[in-house]
Amino acid sequence: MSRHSGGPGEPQLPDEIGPEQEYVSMLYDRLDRMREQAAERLTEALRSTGGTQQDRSQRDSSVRMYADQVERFSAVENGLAFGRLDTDDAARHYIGRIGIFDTSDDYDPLLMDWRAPAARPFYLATAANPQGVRRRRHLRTRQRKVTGIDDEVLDLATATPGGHEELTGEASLLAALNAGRTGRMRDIVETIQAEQDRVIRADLPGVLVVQGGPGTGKTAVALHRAAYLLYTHRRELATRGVLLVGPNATFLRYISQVLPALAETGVLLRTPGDLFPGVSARRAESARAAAVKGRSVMTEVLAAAVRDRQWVPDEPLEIEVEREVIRLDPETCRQARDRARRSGRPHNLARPLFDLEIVHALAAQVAERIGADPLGGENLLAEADVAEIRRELREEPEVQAALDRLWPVLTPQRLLADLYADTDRIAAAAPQLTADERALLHRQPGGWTPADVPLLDEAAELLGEDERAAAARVERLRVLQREYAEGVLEIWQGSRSIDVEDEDDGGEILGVTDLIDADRLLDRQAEEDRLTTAQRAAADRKWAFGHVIVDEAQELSPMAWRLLMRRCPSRSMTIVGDVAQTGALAGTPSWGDALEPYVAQRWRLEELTVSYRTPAEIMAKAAEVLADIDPDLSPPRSVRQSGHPPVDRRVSADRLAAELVATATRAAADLDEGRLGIILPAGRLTELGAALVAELPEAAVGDRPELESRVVVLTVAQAKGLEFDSVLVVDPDGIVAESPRGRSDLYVALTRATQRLTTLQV
Ligand SMILES: Nc1ncnc2c1ncn2[C@@H]1O[C@H](COP(=O)(O)OP(=O)(O)OP(=O)(O)O)[C@@H](O)[C@H]1O
Repeated sequence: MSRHSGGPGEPQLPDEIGPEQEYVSMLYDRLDRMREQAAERLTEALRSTGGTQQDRSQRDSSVRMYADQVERFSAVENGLAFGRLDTDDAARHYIGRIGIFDTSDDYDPLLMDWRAPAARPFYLATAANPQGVRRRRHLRTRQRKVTGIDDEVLDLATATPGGHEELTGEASLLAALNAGRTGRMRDIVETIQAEQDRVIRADLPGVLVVQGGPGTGKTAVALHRAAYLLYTHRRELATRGVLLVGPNATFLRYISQVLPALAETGVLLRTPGDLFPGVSARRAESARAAAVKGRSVMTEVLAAAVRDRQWVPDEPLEIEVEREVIRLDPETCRQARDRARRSGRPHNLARPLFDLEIVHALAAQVAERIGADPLGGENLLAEADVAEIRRELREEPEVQAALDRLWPVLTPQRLLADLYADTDRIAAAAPQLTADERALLHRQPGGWTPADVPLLDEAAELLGEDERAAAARVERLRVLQREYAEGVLEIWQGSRSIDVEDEDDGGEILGVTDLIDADRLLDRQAEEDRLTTAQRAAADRKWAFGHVIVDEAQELSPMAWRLLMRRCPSRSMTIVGDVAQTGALAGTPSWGDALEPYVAQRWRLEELTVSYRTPAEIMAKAAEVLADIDPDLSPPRSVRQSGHPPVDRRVSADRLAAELVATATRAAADLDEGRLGIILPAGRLTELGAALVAELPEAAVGDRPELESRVVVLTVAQAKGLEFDSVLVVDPDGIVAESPRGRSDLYVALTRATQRLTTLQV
């Protein structure tokens, strides 16, 4: 394979740039026209009003479609076209971020979407297997200007000796890898490598695990796979949506620009702490507490905690009804509880059965008393009378209060908060935990931690939601809309009181204003229609996604896996991670162990073997730590050298803060462009972070440090998945000592740099 490069300082191909510029400018003109047209249609759709319900819903989908188009066409402004394939049959195909067709010439493709099957040779063709490609050209552009060209002629006869035959578009790839980092991840659509392409374009169904060492492009691949799947399987995935789970909010901000740049808006990005609608888990807790909550034994603990709320008193309960005292004896309660349990329904949904049993028993008592025949004959009350007694008893506040004590309707939040707050409840629910482990669960209310979220989800399953009530609510809204359309509302106008159907199923009772304010209802419905799939999915705990992608998946606890599997009943998943980097104590050191309960052996493994981030000099140092973690693991091969061997500095403990500030100041000054990351033991973040900020005010530190700052101070957990041009690892032994998974943490810390690494050893 021979290469021409148009990099700075190298002989350019000036006569080639002119024609390319012309073509690229033509593409931008088309893009402008497409965007204008979409904007005009959007304005039109927004302006038109009235019509039937069908017209309105048609209009709403037009609004959504044109708004999407405007957004997509704007998103691809940078790097619209980045490649060209010249094939053996003398044809040329331009490759870019979206497809553009010649509407005046039989829809001839002017620009091919990178995800189209015909674009694939751009990523896969090699001199040994050219796939009909004669030449692959990378176009470098800045804004709308073509600034350079890299050519590869796929011809074994002219292959450069010593060239990396396995790399696609080597010059462009190395330019991308050596560029300064900005604090936001960029897409890699121009230089996807063959092993990555295979993962990105893997089939949709089934569970695909992508194992790869640091910097092998797992995150990049996960994001591009999401974009590829939405393009290729749009019909299946547009309605169900794609969920992408990343480890924390800082990481999600780091990757947030990639999908929009690939013109995709249909992916819901979430941390595991955000997967229970209505809860945003930001409270901190110890790694050990999180580890206990992550264990699968918590399913038993929660089930026991629910059973514990189904109370049988030791003494009879006295209930006063109309100045008479009825006694509810423990045995009756026990029988009612057992029957309700035997129904197999979730706790809240079994409550009506429990009520029935108790009210029957109470009514029998009352009937016995008031219907007793003074002459000693049979009870004088008819069945209808007893039914009336039951109805009345059911409405008695004292009876209701007793039922609420015996079998309270619970929300997941209530169940968990009550459990954590009470050591007796914990002891009753979790006899299989040690006293220390139980102590870790005990805490007062005040926000949720990420490890609580899978437990809330589990509790929601055990408690059950009254779906009949929700369905009735939706149905009523629908009926109201129809009635509105038929003008029935006019009859209701004014202050007439309205008979509202009495619901005894716990459903929402509509108020007068709900009925007469149909305009507002319609607005609400229209809003619902306009919501994107991703937004609707985010608000619905029971949403079943069409595909779920998990990044840094090695960090998920068994309880978190349970939650995710509920969100993906089709088991169409891409699981991306590195078991050598597992830091969470409840995280997984083995994909087989994590997946076994859900798919047994039915998952496929792909491995990524080349590190694009970490230069060879730094990888050699990290490899020593990896050998300590597990001698059977081998580090990924680095694609390049940086020319900067890692620097180890030793300082005395009392000089650490001063030396750190001095080293960081020098490293920051050495940065050309790009970013410096300082990674330190979590226990020293506050103290050393303050010392750094005092001398280096540009340094960002905190719960969610701003990654676009030139200097960012982080713990290993925060640095997971991120990268910086230059990295300073502070007190590596301290990092190792902080956790049973300390070696993996150090491995993560050492592999964050794209250029330079310094360690400060105490
Ligand atoms: N084909 C490619 N072309 C250009 N850059 C690439 C390519 N593959 C990966 N990179 C770059 O390499 C760096 C590392 O990629 P990424 O963060 O996806 O790796 P990772 O495997 O998720 O790493 P970690 O295990 O540390 O989280 C990123 O800057 C990414 O843009």
